[in-house]
Amino acid sequence: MDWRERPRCDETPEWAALTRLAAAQPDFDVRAAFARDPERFARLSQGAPELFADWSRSRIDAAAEAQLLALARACGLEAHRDALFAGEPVNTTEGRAALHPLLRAPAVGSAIAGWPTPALAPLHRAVLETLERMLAYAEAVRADPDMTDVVNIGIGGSDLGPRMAVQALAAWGAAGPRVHFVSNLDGHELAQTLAGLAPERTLFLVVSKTFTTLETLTNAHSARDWFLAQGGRDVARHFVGITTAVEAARAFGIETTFGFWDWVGGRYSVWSAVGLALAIAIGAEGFRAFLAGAHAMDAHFCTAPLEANLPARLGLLDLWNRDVLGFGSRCVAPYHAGLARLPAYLQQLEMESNGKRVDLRGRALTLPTSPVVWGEPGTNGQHAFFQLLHQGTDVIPVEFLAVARARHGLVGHHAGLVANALAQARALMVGQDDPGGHRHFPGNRPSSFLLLEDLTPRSLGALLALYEHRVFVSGSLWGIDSFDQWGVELGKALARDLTPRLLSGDVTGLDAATAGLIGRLAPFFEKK
Ligand SMILES: O=P(O)(O)OC[C@H]1O[C@](O)(CO)[C@@H](O)[C@@H]1O
Repeated sequence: MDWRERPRCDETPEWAALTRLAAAQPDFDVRAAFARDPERFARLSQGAPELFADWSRSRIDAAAEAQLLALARACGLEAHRDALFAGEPVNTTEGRAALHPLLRAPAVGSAIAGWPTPALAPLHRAVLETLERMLAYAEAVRADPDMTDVVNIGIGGSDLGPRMAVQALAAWGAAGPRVHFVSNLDGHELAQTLAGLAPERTLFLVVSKTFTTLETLTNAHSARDWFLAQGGRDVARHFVGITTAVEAARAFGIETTFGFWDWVGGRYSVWSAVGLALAIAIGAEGFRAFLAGAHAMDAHFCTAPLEANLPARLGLLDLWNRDVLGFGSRCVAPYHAGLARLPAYLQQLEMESNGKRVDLRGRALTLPTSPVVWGEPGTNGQHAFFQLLHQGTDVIPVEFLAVARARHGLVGHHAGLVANALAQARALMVGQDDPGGHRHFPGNRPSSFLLLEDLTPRSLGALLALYEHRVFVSGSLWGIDSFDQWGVELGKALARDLTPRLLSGDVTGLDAATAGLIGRLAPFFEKK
């Protein structure tokens, strides 16, 4: 099937069959399903590179999954996946490829036979050249005793990936400089970060795909002003640019730049030079392992039959939860303090990719798309919102994530931590009877469980690639463009209009609510 001619999932007979299947068991109970089928855990779980996933506590059974797989085939998922890897312009609204897997394709020994294709060879060479230059630079920074602090200035995809990964892989960063992240337009964040730094010992990474993003440019200018005001002398040595707009970075005064390409979406860019902060934190070898883990997952996604293909199976589960069962949100609960920023990273990955209301042809969708993704690390979340997950009126699938091995030497923590993840998933499912009501847990609350043996650069790479492909799978069946983000533009344009109005107090033509608030705020912003 030509990937451009694929039907939307709700246009297929397989979709109608799927909804009939769901309608036939309106009161599906996971506990009863386990009792009926002793093989349920084995059927609804599988291994993949670097991790194991179990979704047997979801409100799905093997028959529904088989129908979802038939739906995926009817929707040309495999053709679409192959088009993604071939560099076809799958980002149709911007006329671009989405070739982030190429960023982790090794120089030799690709695990995907015949890929990268000869047509991709020039791009692959450019990727490898930049990678080598960036890793050599990262090692030089790590070896420079005078460079004690690195500040990554970027936002969205130019912040969330490296920020999350640096924190997750802190155990690998001991020998490198301290790495800080500044993203917010709120000057408090930059001011607090700069307060503890010395200009001559600080390296600023200005990371922006477009080099036009208001937050990043404002922070970069303020950082440069601070650097010069503090007696810093060599801007060229202390400011590095990571961007597809190398000329704009030069105009800012940056000499050292690392480029990437318009076919790398911001939220898919941690594998490119956008990951420089991570490479500085964990070193070249660690960064190569991070890429290798992602490549192993790419190979799995490309080659495993759909029945044993984890990104496909989880992406289809997501579709089932959202569109058949109507769950509007998913909680992500990583039981590892290092993964505290994973929910925020996944929010951008999933909600910016699949929070869409029209299909590739611009027609309004009839099915709901991305759920709201949110979460906190365990066990913290247990003492905040798990009350609602267990006893609230909404049913919210929870995705638990646990790591078998701990990298600290403290006794009495890790077994308890992992046991808590297991206990929460079990409590959600089994529930508890209480005729009095307040201690009643309905149970049958769905969850999935991702298990890593260890949190390493390689396993983190595989985990993130799993999520990327899983988001692609549900987006593909919805028939949307998972690689654009037009929904962020209107607010940016309106902010440009409102900024001078805060200073002038001019509310001409504004809606009454905005005008009323500006009336209250303007006195605080009057030009001094
Ligand atoms: O890297 P840039 O161009 O500064 O963009 C930052 C982020 O802004 C967005 O465009 C959304 O506003 C994201 O998609 C992107 O990751």
